[in-house]
Amino acid sequence: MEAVMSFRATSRVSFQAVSSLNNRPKFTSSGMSLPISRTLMVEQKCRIRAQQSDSKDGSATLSTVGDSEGDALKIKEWEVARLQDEIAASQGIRIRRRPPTGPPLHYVGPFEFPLQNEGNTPCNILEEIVWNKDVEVSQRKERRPLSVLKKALENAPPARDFIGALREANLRTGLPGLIAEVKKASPSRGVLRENFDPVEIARAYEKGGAACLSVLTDEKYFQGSFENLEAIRSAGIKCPLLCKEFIIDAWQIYYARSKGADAILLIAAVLPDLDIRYMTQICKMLGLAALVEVHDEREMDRVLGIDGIELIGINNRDLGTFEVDISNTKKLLEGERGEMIRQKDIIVVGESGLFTPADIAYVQQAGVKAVLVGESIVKQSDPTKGITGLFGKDISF
Ligand SMILES: O=C(O)c1ccccc1NCC(=O)[C@H](O)[C@H](O)COP(=O)(O)O
Repeated sequence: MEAVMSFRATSRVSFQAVSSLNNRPKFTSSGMSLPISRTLMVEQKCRIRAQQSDSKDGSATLSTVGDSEGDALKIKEWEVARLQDEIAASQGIRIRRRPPTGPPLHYVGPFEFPLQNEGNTPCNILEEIVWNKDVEVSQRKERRPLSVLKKALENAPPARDFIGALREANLRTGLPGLIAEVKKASPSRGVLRENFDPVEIARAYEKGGAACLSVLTDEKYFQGSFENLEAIRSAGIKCPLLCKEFIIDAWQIYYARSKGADAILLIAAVLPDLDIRYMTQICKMLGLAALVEVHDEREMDRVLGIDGIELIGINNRDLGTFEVDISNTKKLLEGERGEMIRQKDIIVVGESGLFTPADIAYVQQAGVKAVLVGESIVKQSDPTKGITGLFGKDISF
């Protein structure tokens, strides 16, 4: 039986993917620095599940796998997950995809030794969110396999030009284009707005001159939902919509598109380079913009090394510690990085912690052409006036 994993390897590969379950992966004694997209494996698993559910009598593919093949599959999946964490760590990514687990029964192999002393509590809130998201996405995928989701795309409302809307607003007002966030609550601030009507807030933002909207869809930590995204899209709001979600799997991109999103968020602190490459390609295929978010120099350098990135968000909030410092935007746009961004004509979005016209002027001076703002405007009883207050003038003309 054919193996169920796809590997991509570079010339530095010290690991040979094998294509039969009867063979075990072969390792050399050197390190294992090859990029493997975790997405590829998850998608493959999804395909298997889809094949199973597509099969009328349920007997397709895996149901014929005996115990030993099942064990081999578990071991390979586990090893791939370990490799993915190693690759991520080699790119400075501290966030692990899921809690570390012990090896499957009978495992003998290269990962035995580093396993000792590994804790299984998340290292920070972002890792906790990612671990929960991993479980949530697996469950959602069970209910709606990718094959079903792709069909649903035929009925999705067309994708609109998110980046074009930001550029146009920037040219029209001479100020950074506003991505106004529909945000009920957050882990750092708790509930921001008790009386929360997402469509009403979205309308108020549009009236106030927002170029685009960001809609939080995470339920557990932000009290958002995909229903909110769908409701805003079907209410006839013209501003293109960013699906503000913690994306760890390409399936989520298709899901966001099926719910009417025009853009999605990719967080460099969570996603290895190969995932970002792969996911931005999927976005292009679906007509979506990808806002690739960075928080420090290393993440910025990684993202600048990826071809085809058009939109970079600099988050002033450290998603691990919640510390907010708007000088982060300035720091990451100084020197060669800023130069490269201008050469590549990348739009930079200043994100988080923006409350006053002085804050907006500061990040604009640093080089941003757009800003992403939640708390300071969603908390206002009239978010339209909140926007005017934030910019120090009416930007709705
Ligand atoms: O906002 C949080 O507490 C938070 C915690 C963990 C991960 C992400 C988080 N927020 C996402 C964002 O970056 C903001 O929603 C967005 O940039 C708007 O920020 P703000 O204007 O400060 O509400």
